[in-house]
Amino acid sequence: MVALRVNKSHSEADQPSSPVVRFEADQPLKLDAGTLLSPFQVAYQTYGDLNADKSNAILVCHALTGDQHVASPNPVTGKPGWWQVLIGPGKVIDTDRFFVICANVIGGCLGSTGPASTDPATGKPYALNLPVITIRDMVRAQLMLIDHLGIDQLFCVIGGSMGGMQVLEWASSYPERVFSALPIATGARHSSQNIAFHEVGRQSVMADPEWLGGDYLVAGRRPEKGLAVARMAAHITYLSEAALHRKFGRNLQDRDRPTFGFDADFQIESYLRHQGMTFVDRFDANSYLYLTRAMDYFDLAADHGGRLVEAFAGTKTRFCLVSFTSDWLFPTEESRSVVHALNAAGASVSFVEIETDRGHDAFLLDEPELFAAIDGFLRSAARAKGLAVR
Ligand SMILES: CC(=O)SCCNC(=O)CCNC(=O)[C@H](O)C(C)(C)COP(=O)(O)OP(=O)(O)OC[C@H]1O[C@@H](n2cnc3c(N)ncnc32)[C@H](O)[C@@H]1OP(=O)(O)O
Ligand SMILES: N[C@@H](CCO)C(=O)O
Repeated sequence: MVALRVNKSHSEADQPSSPVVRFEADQPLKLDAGTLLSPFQVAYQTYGDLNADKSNAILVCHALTGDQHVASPNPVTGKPGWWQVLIGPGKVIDTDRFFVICANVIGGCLGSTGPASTDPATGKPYALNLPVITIRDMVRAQLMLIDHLGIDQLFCVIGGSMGGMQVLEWASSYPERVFSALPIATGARHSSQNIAFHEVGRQSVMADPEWLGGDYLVAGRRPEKGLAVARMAAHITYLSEAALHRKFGRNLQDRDRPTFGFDADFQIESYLRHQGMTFVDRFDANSYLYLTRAMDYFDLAADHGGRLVEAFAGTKTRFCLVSFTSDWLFPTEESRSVVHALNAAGASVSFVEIETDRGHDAFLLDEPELFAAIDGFLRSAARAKGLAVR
């Protein structure tokens, strides 16, 4: 690739800096892979105050490449938290009223145990010796954190994309611990097409000679080109054709005519290269393999004898699902099938499909209809729980 300049030399010390708060578990984490992970830790952030009866906690679950810095500047990128437009004092998720918790997932690379963490058996990074992690494993680790914080029932669990998968897993596995659930732009399983895109990304990472079978950290190397290409391909799936056309069309980048070469002639090429290059500065390649795999394995119906309704049998949790018309990664049909299962299970469920051309990543943007839906749902749930409503 001509202009994808990401081949800086890196070492383990270049990994993103540690977050402030960590939960060091005193029990091993039971993994779906059939082994125990021990020791393990969960890095997390909180915003606002937990009330006296611990009834105002909202757990935010992050997406594939997100992290715990949901409502405060990200220490790695220096940018605002990924939902800072939504969460904070006086905002839709009002930290003057709610206690917001966001934890880096197990398998991630911003402080929770993941493939870059030290394997106690070898004293070296786990790399591919870390057992494969599932969405249920992530949620089990979060449950231990919530127990540690002394919270019996979360007022709400909310998240988009892979975060939405965690929300569904929480509501299915621990219904009594979840008063309300807000899964956004997600589904109860990863589709064949989505697994296919992830496989392309993983193969791109593994084809990079710097990947070294996953052992790049001990060699002071990183498969940045492979990871950047993986991100470029994935990023296309987070947008929509209409938005790409609106933002870039066939416009050329800083030139009047094509170069008749393979530089980034088009704005869209330049944009994707930028997305790829900035991504490798904040993300670990092996974490990318593990987290995409976790999404691939997610299939809530399969976990319940092929019947999604069984995943929610007897639930008292109140649900609101949100999808976006231009999301072709998790099209509305995926949310609708969850809504059907919840209705069949007799659950309290509402559903909002938002008209937008911003694609899957619309959940990360300042999207007024999304914010209105979250606001309305939280108000109604707060009233039902007897919490003060603005
Ligand atoms: C979910 C979580 O938990 S957090 C993880 C999510 N974060 C991400 O996915 C980060 C990458 N994703 C994105 O940037 C997503 O598009 C969004 C939704 C988060 C942001 O969308 P938008 O605000 O519309 O930003 P947009 O997609 O236009 O990208 C802007 C960036 O592209 C750059 N850019 C825009 N046009 C061009 C171009 N022609 N050539 C090069 N770079 C360009 C901008 O300079 C800007 O760079 P910066 O982010 O380094 O400041
Ligand atoms: N763009 C977001 C959502 C992906 O599902 C991320 O990278 O986490």
